[in-house]
Amino acid sequence: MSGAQASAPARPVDVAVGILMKPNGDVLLGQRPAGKPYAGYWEFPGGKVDPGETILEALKREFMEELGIEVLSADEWCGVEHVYEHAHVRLHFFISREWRGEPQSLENQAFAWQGVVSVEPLLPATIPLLEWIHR
Ligand SMILES: Nc1nc2c([nH]c(=O)n2[C@@H]2O[C@H](COP(=O)(O)OP(=O)(O)OP(=O)(O)O)[C@@H](O)[C@H]2O)c(=O)[nH]1
Repeated sequence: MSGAQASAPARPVDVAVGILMKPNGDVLLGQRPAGKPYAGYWEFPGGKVDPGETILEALKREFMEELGIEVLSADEWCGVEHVYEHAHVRLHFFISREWRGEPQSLENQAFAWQGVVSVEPLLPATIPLLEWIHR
């Protein structure tokens, strides 16, 4: 047997994920763009933490890059680890109710504010979060 394995890397990659929440409870979801794993699946905005960055810094950077908004405050909510065939991720979910600017699609992604989430399919690791949010 050769040593080469097709399994995902053992060490998880940290990902900062933000749930923008309006006063009425609506949350913003984005659709993964073509060319990325799970293209077309819906997720909360965010992305991988760069070396030397804190998770909150990564969250703020991703929201500026993807949506052109400044996150003014965000509360760490929960962490979820998931092993995909393409990656082992450690997702750090934040809830933000305070931001400056109107979200715009700067990276050709579709976005949708959702009360009861009805877009699909959703990224597998994100599905349980939607149940927890509405509690
Ligand atoms: N943003 C985000 N990523 C999620 C969620 N749920 C989930 O499993 N992920 C996973 O977390 C990882 C995020 O990586 P990404 O590829 O979107 O991040 P990025 O924009 O920094 O990527 P790149 O710079 O490599 O293109 C993906 O493996 C994605 O499948 C979610 O709700 N939001």
